[in-house]
Amino acid sequence: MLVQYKIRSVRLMSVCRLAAATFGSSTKQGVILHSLSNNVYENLAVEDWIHDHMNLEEKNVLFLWRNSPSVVIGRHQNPWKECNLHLMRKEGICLARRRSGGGTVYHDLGNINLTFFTTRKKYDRVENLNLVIRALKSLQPLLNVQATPRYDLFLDEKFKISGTAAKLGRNVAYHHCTLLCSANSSMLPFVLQSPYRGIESNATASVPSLVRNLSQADSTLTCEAVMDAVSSEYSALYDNKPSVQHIDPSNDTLFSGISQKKRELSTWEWVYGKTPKFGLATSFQIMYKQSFLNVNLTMEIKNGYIETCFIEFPDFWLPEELSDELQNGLVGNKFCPKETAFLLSTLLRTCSQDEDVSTKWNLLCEKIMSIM
Ligand SMILES: Nc1ncnc2c1ncn2[C@@H]1O[C@H](COP(=O)(O)OC(=O)CCCC[C@@H]2CCSS2)[C@@H](O)[C@H]1O
Repeated sequence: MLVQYKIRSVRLMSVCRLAAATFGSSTKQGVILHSLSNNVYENLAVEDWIHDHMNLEEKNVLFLWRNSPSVVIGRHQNPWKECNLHLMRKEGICLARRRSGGGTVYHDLGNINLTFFTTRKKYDRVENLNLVIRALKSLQPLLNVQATPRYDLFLDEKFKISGTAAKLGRNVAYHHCTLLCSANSSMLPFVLQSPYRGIESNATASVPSLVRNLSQADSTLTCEAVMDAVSSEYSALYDNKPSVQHIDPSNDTLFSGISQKKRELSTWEWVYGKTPKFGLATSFQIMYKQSFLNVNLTMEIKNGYIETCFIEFPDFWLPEELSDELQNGLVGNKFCPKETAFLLSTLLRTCSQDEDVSTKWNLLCEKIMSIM
């Protein structure tokens, strides 16, 4: 088997080395990989890569990773419903869609992610969470941490410190969970509060909880200390006593094809376009020359693209052909403020030069973009 492996790809050999020559052995081995990257798309690509390429019949893998500020939504979620995209764009917080189901979580360098890879048969979330609890208790024996029936970890029975999700393949599986050590707790609730109204969708809804950082319970519970403790507990399960291997997910030589996986995970088509079809029925007011105008807007959005669009405002507020242009122009476009801004300014240029009309058009377009 080792010979076959060598022939298949010399590149893969480097990763094989990470696994400490586990091929050919009959006893199960353990591998601990620690990402050197804080890029959410690179780290999610590592998960994909391990899932697709590593032989989990012969070894279990624990992948440890942290991200720069990001919001990670579940595979079947609606980002407009789950988070404040305006605030995130303003603060430079990434949005990522993972391949596993479940709800939306906030990540930054104060949050650890742990991914447990096994065969589907050996997949066991309770065992993994118990390992995390043991690790935490090895650092602070008095810590009151418990797993819930949803596989969350709660501190003092009230505060969520960890959320779980999983991806089950035909033969392999992974369970990944977060662990809040010292995340930015003032940013988290604002980022996970959607300001967008009138969304009707069957997308998976998150289950919000009160959250807390472990460092609030005990200041010695830093990310580094917790990752070390989790690694020790994991290592203790295996005869080969795996040590932590630091990996660079941007290394396409080590992880053949990983940059393509990263590219795919960062595309608009994946992050926004995979949102389950949804409807939007909302209204807003525009102030123009000291009076308010009521606007009703209904849309259907499929694969992130506007499929139908109706905008109602009093007759004659805009020339009829322009309001038709607006509705028709939006259909077939991405539900995305950048593209919409470009489209609407182009439309205006071709339709009207009138200053009064331009002002009204711009006010209306600003409102339309604010719901995207
Ligand atoms: N980082 C983090 N950790 C724990 N809980 C969080 C976090 N961020 C937000 N929350 C809280 O969980 C709910 C959502 O709970 P909900 O149960 O809906 O979703 C989850 O827990 C999903 C966990 C996904 C874990 C993956 C592991 C690697 S990539 S992401 C949210 O509204 C907040 O109240």
